[in-house]
Amino acid sequence: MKERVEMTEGRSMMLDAVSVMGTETIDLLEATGRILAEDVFAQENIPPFSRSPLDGYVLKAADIKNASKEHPVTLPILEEVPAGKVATQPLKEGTAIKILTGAPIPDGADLVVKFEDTEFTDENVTFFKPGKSGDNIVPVGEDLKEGQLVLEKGSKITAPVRGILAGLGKSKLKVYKKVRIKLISTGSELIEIDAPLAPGKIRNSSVYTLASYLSMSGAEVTICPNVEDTVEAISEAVRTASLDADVIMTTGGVSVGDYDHLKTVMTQLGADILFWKMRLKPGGAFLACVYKNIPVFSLSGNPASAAISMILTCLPAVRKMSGYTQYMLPEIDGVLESDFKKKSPNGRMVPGKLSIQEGKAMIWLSGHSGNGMLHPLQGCNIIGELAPSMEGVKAGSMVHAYYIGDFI
Ligand SMILES: Nc1nc2c(c(=O)[nH]1)N[C@H]1C(S)=C(S)[C@@H](COP(=O)(O)OP(=O)(O)OC[C@H]3O[C@@H](n4cnc5c(N)ncnc54)[C@H](O)[C@@H]3O)O[C@H]1N2
Ligand code: MOO
Repeated sequence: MKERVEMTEGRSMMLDAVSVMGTETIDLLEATGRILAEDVFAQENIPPFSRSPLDGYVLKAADIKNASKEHPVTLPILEEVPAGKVATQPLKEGTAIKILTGAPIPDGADLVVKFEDTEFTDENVTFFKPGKSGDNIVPVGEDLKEGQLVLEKGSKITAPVRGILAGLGKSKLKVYKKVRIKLISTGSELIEIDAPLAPGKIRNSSVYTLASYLSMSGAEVTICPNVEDTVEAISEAVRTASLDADVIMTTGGVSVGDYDHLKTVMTQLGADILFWKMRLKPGGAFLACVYKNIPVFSLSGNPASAAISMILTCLPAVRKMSGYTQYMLPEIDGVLESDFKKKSPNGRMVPGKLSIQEGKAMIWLSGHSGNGMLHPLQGCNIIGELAPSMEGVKAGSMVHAYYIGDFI
């Protein structure tokens, strides 16, 4: 078993230990946030016919090439074509057809002139200037051409993607199954959120944060009942969770204390232990295993440590399982807005906020964060990575960060 691995090495081992979920076919109506498990090609043009973007008259440009204020050209109106109808005949030279927005361009026509630029009666329409062939005509396939690759496997179904698929008539989609995650908190000091506080007890807050980050990433998360700090109780909880989970996450009990049982439990259960502890602050207390082919990630009990290590290492693994092709967190360098005074002899991950100011990526870091404190994470869209330093970091220095804005 490896011990005290770098965060990047631990993350790689976890990524190697997971595989992409199977697929299922679902209705487009339920597809928001899911990940496509197939390439989607346009099986037809969008729009399927060339159409008018305006209310006006459609004609042959050649018929009004000499039109002017002094010498207007008047043409008879053959018929009217509203959206949803087609002209009953091709456009004849020397005539015009009244056309409404969205209606198909009749054969033989090559110019649309909007109402406001004409004068008209029920029978005739008069033009006062020439127009170019092709003006105000939306070509067939302007948005998507038949046969074109529209969406790649691994794309997230977002608002515009759902509209595109609807436009293509794709009512059923092949997507990756959701990753079922069982979250088990361990700790005899933990009470449920609606129970009154008692001496030495605290509320089980950590799993709620973790569950939200994970479900915002598309996973189906179940918060299991809290487990007492005993080997038997934790073993039983892990065994039960393994019956219907794709990933198990636990919190607490991964350090070196007398009640830190996770390593013992997972060893006794015969799990393959990938590593114990990372060089990561906060969140270094961590155990990664595979039990009955299910990845089991055991996080620190401290709420911020658990959240930060989960975001940096488990989220990419869960995203890989979910079918994302871009499963790693985006990384960015920005300029530190104000001094970060706390010294970090071993380097440190700090929640913060990224903003764009005068075209520059600026980073603000919470100066008041700690392993057990969740509130500094509130509103944060990055986790800043500070190199080891005894003096803190000065405003204006470049800081590396992991972007988590998609999950807040
Ligand atoms: N001798 C040493 N002691 C500790 C070390 C060490 O290296 N040597 N590391 C410290 C660090 S850093 C961390 S992090 C913790 C990790 O300990 P555990 O993962 O075993 O976590 P617990 O002891 O169970 O809990 C830590 C802390 O968090 C509170 N907690 C636990 N679960 C929850 C929850 N679901 N919601 C809210 N709060 C929770 C718990 O009450 C403790 O206060 O070990 C240090 N010790
Ligand atoms: O090891 Mo603790 O997990 O740094 O906060």
